[in-house]
Amino acid sequence: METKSTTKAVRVVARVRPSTDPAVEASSRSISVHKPNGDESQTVSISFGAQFAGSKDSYKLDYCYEENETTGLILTKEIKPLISTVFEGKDTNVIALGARCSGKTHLIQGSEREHGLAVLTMAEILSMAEERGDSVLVSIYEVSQETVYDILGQEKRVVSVLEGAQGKIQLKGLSKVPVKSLSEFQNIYFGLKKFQKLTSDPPQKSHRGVMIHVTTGNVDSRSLGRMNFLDMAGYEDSRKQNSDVAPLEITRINKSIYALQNVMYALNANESHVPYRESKLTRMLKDCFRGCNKTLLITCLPREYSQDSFYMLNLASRICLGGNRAMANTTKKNNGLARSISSSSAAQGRPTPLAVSANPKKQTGLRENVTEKKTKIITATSAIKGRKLFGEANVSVKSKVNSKKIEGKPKTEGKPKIEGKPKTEGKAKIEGKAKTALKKKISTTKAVLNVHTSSSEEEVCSSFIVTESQSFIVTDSQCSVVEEEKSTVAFSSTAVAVEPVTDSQSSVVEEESSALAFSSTAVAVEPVTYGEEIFPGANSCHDASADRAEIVEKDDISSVTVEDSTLVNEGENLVKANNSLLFNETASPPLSLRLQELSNTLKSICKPSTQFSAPEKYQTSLSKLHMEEVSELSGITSEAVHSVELKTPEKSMPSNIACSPWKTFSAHSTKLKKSAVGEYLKFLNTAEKEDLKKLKGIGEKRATYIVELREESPEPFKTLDDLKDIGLSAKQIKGLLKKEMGDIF
Ligand SMILES: Nc1ncnc2c1ncn2[C@@H]1O[C@H](COP(=O)(O)OP(=O)(O)OP(=O)(O)O)[C@@H](O)[C@H]1O
Repeated sequence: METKSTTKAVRVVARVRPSTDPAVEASSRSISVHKPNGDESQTVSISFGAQFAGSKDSYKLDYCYEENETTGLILTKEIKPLISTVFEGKDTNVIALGARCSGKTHLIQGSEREHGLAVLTMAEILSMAEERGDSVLVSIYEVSQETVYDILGQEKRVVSVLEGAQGKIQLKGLSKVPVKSLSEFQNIYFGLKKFQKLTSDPPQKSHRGVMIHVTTGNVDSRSLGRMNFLDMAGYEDSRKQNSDVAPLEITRINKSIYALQNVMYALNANESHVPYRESKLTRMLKDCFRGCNKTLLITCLPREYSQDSFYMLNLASRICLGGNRAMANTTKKNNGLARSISSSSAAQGRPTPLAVSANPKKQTGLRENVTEKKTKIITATSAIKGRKLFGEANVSVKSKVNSKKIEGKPKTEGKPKIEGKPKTEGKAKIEGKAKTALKKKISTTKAVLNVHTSSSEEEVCSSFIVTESQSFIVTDSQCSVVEEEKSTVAFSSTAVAVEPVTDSQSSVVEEESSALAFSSTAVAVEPVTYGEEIFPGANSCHDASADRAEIVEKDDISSVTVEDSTLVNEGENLVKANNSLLFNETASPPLSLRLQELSNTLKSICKPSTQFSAPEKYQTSLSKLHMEEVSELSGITSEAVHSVELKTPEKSMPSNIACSPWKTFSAHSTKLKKSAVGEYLKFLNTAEKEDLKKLKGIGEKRATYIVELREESPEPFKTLDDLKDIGLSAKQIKGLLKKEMGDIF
């Protein structure tokens, strides 16, 4: 009895672990599995008892193995069909994930008495290899704290995950040990525990992987396929008080679980972008996941209800649904917003990881939002949609044309209002602080407000960038939104950038009272500086659970009443106009010029009397107008505004540093170095291929590879270390930079 072949990249099943405590009352053995066609069911529904808050709904998975079904049956039904593909040259993956103590290790490794899937599979592979005259090798590794360790060597040693010129992953330092018999494998596999106990490492949660390699002929021959078994560390809510694991460690583990789930979702939903780079684990297994390779995801569920298991089931169901939807409509590609998750119960109301990037570094500042990344400057349509999404949560958005703007009068009275529900304290706080920030004219031109509300019921994280000016257009809402029943809104946003509109433009949209309804118990609004992580609430968002959820198409989101449709059109036109201005004039200026700008900035800092102006060619019309407006509002000279605009915003220099010329100089040099590196990376992330080739050390091959990397991940180079992905050593990277920077002076 073998499972039906499926075209889905990821098959999602569950495995129910029997209750380990016989004293547990029958009522708490709450899981119930509905198989409409018995063992032949294509989809099954799993639910917990109605007595558990928010868990009355059922979740669909591809199949569920109950406690009376053996590991051998899972092997026969699920894994045997995959084994043959390994001999055809494909990679396959079997991943066990779930809450802590849900039976993952028991399922994958088992015990010497009761074999787990990896051992049973190895027996099958060994016998097939023997028949065919092929060889089998094994690697065993652990991933903890974003580091991969080889645990087959004499001592635990770090494995480097390198990406070759063709994008192929190389695991440098991962041992491959030939295996000839099952007992040999068992000695290796079960011997690991002893090895672990001998080490003085503090106990850490980790993911453990067993990679079985099949090669044609002898062990040194060409590799055929690989079979990966992954025993993921257990998910656990980091807010638990009684855990024996440190909250930071839990958060880290959960983040990598989310990253894996995001990859599984993207693969199953056939998305064009798969976020492999969000964790070391997914990055190292990229080659095993992609293409037509198959993955079996087994969600381990203890029979007793637990919030953590419930959450894992919820996410597994979503991955499964994504696959069904992709199969039903293969032509329709998902994008970021389409991945928004709608959760219809308010049982927990936390944003889900599928909507949240596992990489908090991705949060970006205003400069990047507005001037650099075309992908982050969204169209008016999505800006308007962003409002609609807010509107879903009882948000009232009123806008009107501001004729004053067209006449070019200085703006003094309008202020952005961010209002909560009348009952919340957050409303007053947000409004009050926004006003204060505006009055104080933070950073001369912009006030950045970071909004993070959190409660046991919902968490809201977002950043707002607000200008002093009275007129606003929302230009970036690259946010995934989780909608809740009961009028709660939970969203994770990189930035909602609000840009000033200038008099020369034909129409202006003013947010007269754009209100975000936060049904929260605590709201904190803090001004933050650009250089810092704008999104401190990201982690708490990651650590989220949600009740019943379904994937919605972005167009499925029901809209709010837009009070003035002409206004919306004007808003769209205006943002389009702005964007075109931005794009046309800022397209990939040569790096040397941008570095030159930085150098000039440094000079202008060192000599306050010499005002700096960026080369006319690289000023956008919008930025010029912006500067003029700012200068009009603040009374400072437009040259000074240029200077403010072009330098990387940072905290002001402490006075004790300023009083020593050497310290001042060295602080500025460090700043320049940081900025130059930043510019260099930005250039790599954005420049056209031909421009890339102008860099020293970047030829046709590397430029092509960089462009390919960018197709996979919009911003592949976040640190200089990422240049190793294009085959450069640390020494080469340093050499390149030296050459590039040396030319400026
Ligand atoms: N199918 C099963 N039958 C009997 N006992 C089981 C089964 N699955 C798990 N157990 C028992 O449950 C306990 C926890 O199992 P296991 O260690 O596999 O959980 P885990 O999910 O790997 O835990 P962690 O999250 O800490 O890695 C063990 O004592 C194991 O023997």
